[in-house]
Amino acid sequence: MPGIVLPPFPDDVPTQPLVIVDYGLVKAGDEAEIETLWQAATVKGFWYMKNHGADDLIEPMFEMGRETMALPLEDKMNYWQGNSGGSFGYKAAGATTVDLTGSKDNAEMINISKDDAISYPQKVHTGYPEPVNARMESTVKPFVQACMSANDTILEIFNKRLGLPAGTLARLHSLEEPSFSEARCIKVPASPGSTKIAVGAHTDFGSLSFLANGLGGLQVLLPGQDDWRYVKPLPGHVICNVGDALNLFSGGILKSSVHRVLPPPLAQSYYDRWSLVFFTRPGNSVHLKALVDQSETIAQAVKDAPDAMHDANATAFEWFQRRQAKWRASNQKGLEDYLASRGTEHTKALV
Ligand SMILES: O=C(O)CCC(=O)C(=O)O
Ligand SMILES: [Fe+2]
Repeated sequence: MPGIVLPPFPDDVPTQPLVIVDYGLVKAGDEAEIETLWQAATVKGFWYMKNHGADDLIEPMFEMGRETMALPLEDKMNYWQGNSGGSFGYKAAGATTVDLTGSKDNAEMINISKDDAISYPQKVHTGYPEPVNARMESTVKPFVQACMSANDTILEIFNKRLGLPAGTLARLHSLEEPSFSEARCIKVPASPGSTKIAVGAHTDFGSLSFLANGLGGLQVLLPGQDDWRYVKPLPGHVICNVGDALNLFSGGILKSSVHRVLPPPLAQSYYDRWSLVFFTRPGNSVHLKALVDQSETIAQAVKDAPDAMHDANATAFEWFQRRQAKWRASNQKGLEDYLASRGTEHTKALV
């Protein structure tokens, strides 16, 4: 919030260092920087990114989020996402579970479809509260475009490194096809001293996520690790990660790592936590499976990891809807439903 000096991220909590990727260099074709990005995406699946082109739009996006969340609950519920697998619109706190015992989340979210933002004022999927509409053209659409532009460049780099024919990943994430790609603003209310999970452990459903947050709280459980570590927010940097769709397309070469959100640590827990994400997801009709027929590298990766999931047996639309619906507390009748909300993550991360 402008004018408020937030306490710094503490230096005595377990923290996961991540490399910083300079998007400006990546875009300019700097081979050393592209190698840094590739290493980050194929080992940890998470990295910081600077010079990404969306900096000036982040604070206006948070303003949109603050004005939206300040509306009375009944007004926000007019834009409720529903419980059948949709995600555009408003999600009230407590709609999802955060662990196997069925504890509820405490994160409020407003999700705005890239299709609705790009086509505004024409509605493709749904309508939004007035603070979103008021900023759709000045803020939301340019934010979505800046994030898509950065993520498209990254997809092109991964396409080349994976040995795929030119334009393959671009076609699977075509702007023309409707998708679940969306911008999200999240509020986790101040909860002094609490360590109760705010957003449960998950891997992201789609391909690439682009995250801005001012206070800590994001934790990762990276491949080969068995302890949760905070990711320290760095001013002027976003946190990027690979999601399940890219993990599947690449035969597991690109890592979709497990993460969750706790209240901000220690002194930071006295403040509301705001975060902002853009999710790039494949077109709705795209089949989520390893692209073995189009790349020797991917075919080999699949042969080398016979036990991993290489075909979701679902389109991007079906995969997203199923996971989203099963994550809803009201749809979970037991462990089987909870498990159906999971993605490519290892079972150790379920609790
Ligand atoms: O708020 C955050 O830091 C992360 C949110 C997240 O993981 C998500 O919305 O998928
Ligand atoms: Fe996430």
